Amino acid sequence: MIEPLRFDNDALHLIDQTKLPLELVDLVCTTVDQVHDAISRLVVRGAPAIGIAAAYGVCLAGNASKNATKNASANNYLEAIESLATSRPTAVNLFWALDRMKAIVDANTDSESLKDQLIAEARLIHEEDIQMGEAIGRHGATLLTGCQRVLTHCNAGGLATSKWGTALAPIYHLHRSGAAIEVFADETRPLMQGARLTAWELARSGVPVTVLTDSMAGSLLQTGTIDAVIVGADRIAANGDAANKIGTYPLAVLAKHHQVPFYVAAPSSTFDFALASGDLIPIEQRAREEVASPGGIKMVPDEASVVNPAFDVTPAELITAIITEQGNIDSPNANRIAELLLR
Ligand SMILES: CSC[C@@H](O)[C@@H](O)C(=O)COP(=O)(O)O
Repeated sequence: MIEPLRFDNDALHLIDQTKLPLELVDLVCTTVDQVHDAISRLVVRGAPAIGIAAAYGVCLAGNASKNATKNASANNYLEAIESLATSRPTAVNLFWALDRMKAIVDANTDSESLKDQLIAEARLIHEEDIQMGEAIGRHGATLLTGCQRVLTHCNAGGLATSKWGTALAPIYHLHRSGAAIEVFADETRPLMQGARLTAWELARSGVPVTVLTDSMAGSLLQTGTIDAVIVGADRIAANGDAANKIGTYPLAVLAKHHQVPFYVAAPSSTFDFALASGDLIPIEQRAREEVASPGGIKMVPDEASVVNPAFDVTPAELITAIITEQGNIDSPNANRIAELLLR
């Protein structure tokens, strides 16, 4: 399995996802600013992976404060946390991970060991994510058993997490157990995470994968080609409304229309219980060039405006079940979610 992040010798090694599938190369970050830039540019992306990268990024502030006094050192870490919180707005895993790192700084009484404590916490966040992905795989497999052709959007696989992924975790689980399962991957405009990343990591693992343009999904659902749709999430509100890569919401509408189950897979770190519903989720707006000049090739005249919201929100009523590491939530609503995750 692909492991997109590694922290070694005071450096964060990231698979540079902007270069895939043409090149498999690492970007090595030794400063907080480099991690901020890597998250903003989608070198590392996917909600859980962003949180893990940010947690390690905080530790890099220690590189600049080796001989600092206790307060100066704590301040460096707090500044790093504040800065990394501005790297991307939608995936709540980023803020969840940074809150955990801040709790370590706030509780610190021993400046000598602060950096070690922070590294230990970042490693724990990383390890927990591997375990959550494995559990999501097991729970999701119970829903996908018997589904041979599964459609997904964007990349919610190993590259977007620490190892197993969220939406792809049940697929890896079933594939490893010998089930005949194949994936239809939306290319996912404008940044092509489905074509570049999902197709790459599935093919690498021997899972049959077929890429389609986003606009082809409706036709495949209409002709009965797809048995289930499964996607990840960047933030899920308390009532189950789920923000995910732009293009997810129309897929959910299509799936409902054609009575195909629509699953959202996400760890508990993706739930934001402070937000009652999905309309409160902040949606990242990205640069014009991503739409107007994909791959640097101009496609849109200068006179035309462009919209580029990176995410949309799927209402809970369109979601058949949310798959978490703690179990599956059928027909999700605020009560059912709280019953499983806040007990
Ligand atoms: C396990 S990742 C789930 C989501 O983070 C994923 O589907 C997604 O929307 C990623 O968007 P991206 O903009 O590539 O970070």
